[in-house]
Parts: sequence; C-alpha cells; structure tokens
Amino acid sequence: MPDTFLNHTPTKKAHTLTIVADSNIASLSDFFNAHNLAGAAETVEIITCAGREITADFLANIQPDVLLVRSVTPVNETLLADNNSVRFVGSATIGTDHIDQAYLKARGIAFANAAGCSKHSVAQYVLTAAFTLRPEYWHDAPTLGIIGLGNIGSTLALYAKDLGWQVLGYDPLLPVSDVNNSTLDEVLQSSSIISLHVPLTSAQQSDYPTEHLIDAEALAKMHKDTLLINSARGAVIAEADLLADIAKTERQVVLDVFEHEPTIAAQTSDALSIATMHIAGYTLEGKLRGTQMIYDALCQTLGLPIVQRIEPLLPANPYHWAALKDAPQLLPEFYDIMQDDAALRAVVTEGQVQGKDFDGLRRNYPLRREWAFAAF
Ligand SMILES: NC(=O)c1ccc[n+]([C@@H]2O[C@H](COP(=O)([O-])OP(=O)(O)OC[C@H]3O[C@@H](n4cnc5c(N)ncnc54)[C@H](O)[C@@H]3O)[C@@H](O)[C@H]2O)c1
Ligand SMILES: O=C(O)[C@H](O)[C@H](O)COP(=O)(O)O
Repeated sequence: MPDTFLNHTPTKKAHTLTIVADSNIASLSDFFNAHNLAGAAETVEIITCAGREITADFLANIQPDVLLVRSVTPVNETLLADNNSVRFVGSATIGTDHIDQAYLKARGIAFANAAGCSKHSVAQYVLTAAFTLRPEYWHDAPTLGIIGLGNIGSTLALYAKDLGWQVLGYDPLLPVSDVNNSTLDEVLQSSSIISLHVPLTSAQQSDYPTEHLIDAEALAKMHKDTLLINSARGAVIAEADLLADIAKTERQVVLDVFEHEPTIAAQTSDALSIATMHIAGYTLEGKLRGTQMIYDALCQTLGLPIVQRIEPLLPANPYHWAALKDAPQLLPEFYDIMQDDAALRAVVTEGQVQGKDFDGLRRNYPLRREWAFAAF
C-alpha cells in the first residue's frame, strides 16, 4: 500500500480509511468494509450522501481518502481544489463525462470507472423498447443501425445477429468489421431502428464529437418510420431539433436520457413513444458489477487482494434470453418497460418532471434482473 495514501491529514483517526460515496451505489458495505480492505486500514468508515449533494464543502468537512460517485457528481477542480485528502476516485458507471480525468491525473489522484458494467442491461433495454413498440420485429427482422460500437453497441449487435437482424454499424474510432460496416449517412438513411451508444464528447475532446450528433440535419436524413432510441447521453441529440422533427414526421422516439435531465419538459415526454428515467443500466447485475469494478480498482491501487465477488450476492436468475427468444409473449414479464414510462409520466407537475422527482424515481427504482445470456 502506498504509505502516503492514509493518514495524510492531521485530523484523521489513525488506521481509518474514510470513504465518501453516493448512496445510490449498490451494496457498498458488502464490498467496502474492513474485512475486504484488510491491510489498508483497521476500520473503514463509509459516509453516504445523495450524489448531487457531494460538494466541495462536504468533502472539506469530511476529508475522505476515497470518493465513490455515480454519474450525477461532477468531479473536477470546483469539487476538489480545496481538498488534499482524496487519493482515489471511483465512478460506478460506464460514462465518464462527469469526470475531469486530466485534472485528477495532474493532481495524482487515481481514477477508475466501471467500463462495460451494464452493457447487457442497456442492450436488453433497447431490445425491449423496440419489441414493445414494434412486436412485428419478432417475425419480420428489421435493419438495426448502431452508432457507437464499444461495449454496449457491440453487445447489442450480438443480440441482433442472434435474432437474424441486419446490423449497420458506425464507429469511426474502431477498425472496420462485420458490424462496423457503414458510414454515418448509411446508418441514418437505411435503418429501421437507430440506437445511440456513444460517449458524450465535445469538439475540444474528440475529432468525432458526439454532442448534438443527432441534430436537424441528421434527423432529416432518417426515414420518418425509423425508430430512434437514445440510452447514451441526452445531449447527443439536440432536443429542440428532435421535437421539431417529431412534430413534422410523427417519428417514434424512445429516450432514457435527456439533454436537460433531471428536469424534463412535459412537451418533450409528451412527444415520445417511450420515456424512462435514465434506468437503462439499472439492473441488479449492472449495478453490482459497477460496484465490483471500482472495488477491484481500489484494491489494485492499494496493492490488496480482491476478496469480494458479486456472484454470492446474486439470487438465482429466472430470466434467460434463450427462453425469451422462443416465447416472445414473456417480454413484459422479463421487463415491462411501459411501467417505467408510466411512472415517469405520473410525476409531471406544472408542465415538467421536476428534478427531485426524476432523481427520486431513480433512487427508489426496483432493480430489474439482467437476462442470462449463455449464448454469448
Ligand atoms: N442509460 C444508461 O443507463 C446508460 C448505462 C450505461 C452507459 N450509458 C452511456 O452509454 C455510453 C456508451 O457506453 P459503452 O459502454 O458502449 O461505451 P464504450 O466507451 O465502450 O463505447 C463507446 C463507443 O463509441 C464510439 N464513438 C465515440 N465517438 C463516436 C462518434 N462520434 N460516432 C460513433 N461512435 C463513436 C467509441 O469509439 C466507442 O467504441 C456511455 O458513454 C454512457 O454515457 C448509459
Ligand atoms: O454511464 C452509466 O453507467 C449510466 O449512465 C449510469 O448507470 C447512470 O446512472 P447513475 O450513475 O446516474 O446512477
């Protein structure tokens, strides 16, 4: 263990590893406890709080060694400029657009996210949305366009191929392959469904920025019957352009993420075929894997063995992809996405979903199970 990691503030109790964590991280105490981090400290103290309430003042008061967040806590100079205690930041999420990684590196603070943790959960969300709106796809294979072929996009492609669907994929940062087989325009113009699986990046961050990648020009290239699904990040779609497009084409659109979340205008949700509260990755497996991955990374940083795994924390899984494929009528039992849609619409007040209600639905979300996928 690096000897500078602990007890570097005069006020800290000797031999205590102090962790500040977003209370929305699953099974925190199963992973982060004195037994599982033995060798790092005699005691482990976890202080939890809502992700949006982790502020610079809060951290200054607590002086934690470790900060564990999810996607709603921006981790940057504003949060950490006056903090000398944090030595490790873990985000139990795939997305990292809330983390200023260059700043952490410059400060010598170790960072890990949970790449791929919910890739099956999100792919299953997309399939559920598509089959719910268009059950005919069970027997009439569509052409699926996938923008972004990393962990989630490539997993979705596996399911689509298993269903006999044609896949058109676009990812300019990966080599050409059997699924990375199209230009952006080909995907936009020739798909029956388009699903977005890119990180949120600006023109300063990437040669292929994704912020407002789907704008009026891109929407104009899609056939009006093309179903558009966004479970990546809200700002990948220019929301005002999307609303104008839906008004004109009556396109079916599914959003799990929103440009202005956690506040959602009723005008937006009213225009959508399915609207959910950023829960595409919210399965028991997806969340536990996220926790496991940041626990593993902390152990690695501290030079400790990994002693906790998610398997003993998972009850038997009755949901199997192979069973669903043979009996599509099971879909609502596997995942009734319209319940999530109804729950979000039910909290519209004064012309919008209020941020506190959006966050509340996410905090209290009954975690789904991921369908077991032995075939892949
Ligand atoms: N809704 C949810 O609950 C949820 C859950 C998990 C992840 N996400 C989001 O999904 C995103 C994708 O996740 P992932 O695990 O597949 O990430 P990933 O990093 O494995 O893959 C992203 C892919 O996008 C590609 N890409 C980047 N810019 C592109 C562009 N301009 N055009 C096309 N492709 C581009 C990259 O090359 C990469 O292969 C995450 O960044 C995260 O924001 C959402
Ligand atoms: O990037 C991700 O992994 C997801 O978007 C993540 O699951 C979002 O959920 P949150 O971190 O806000 O709980």
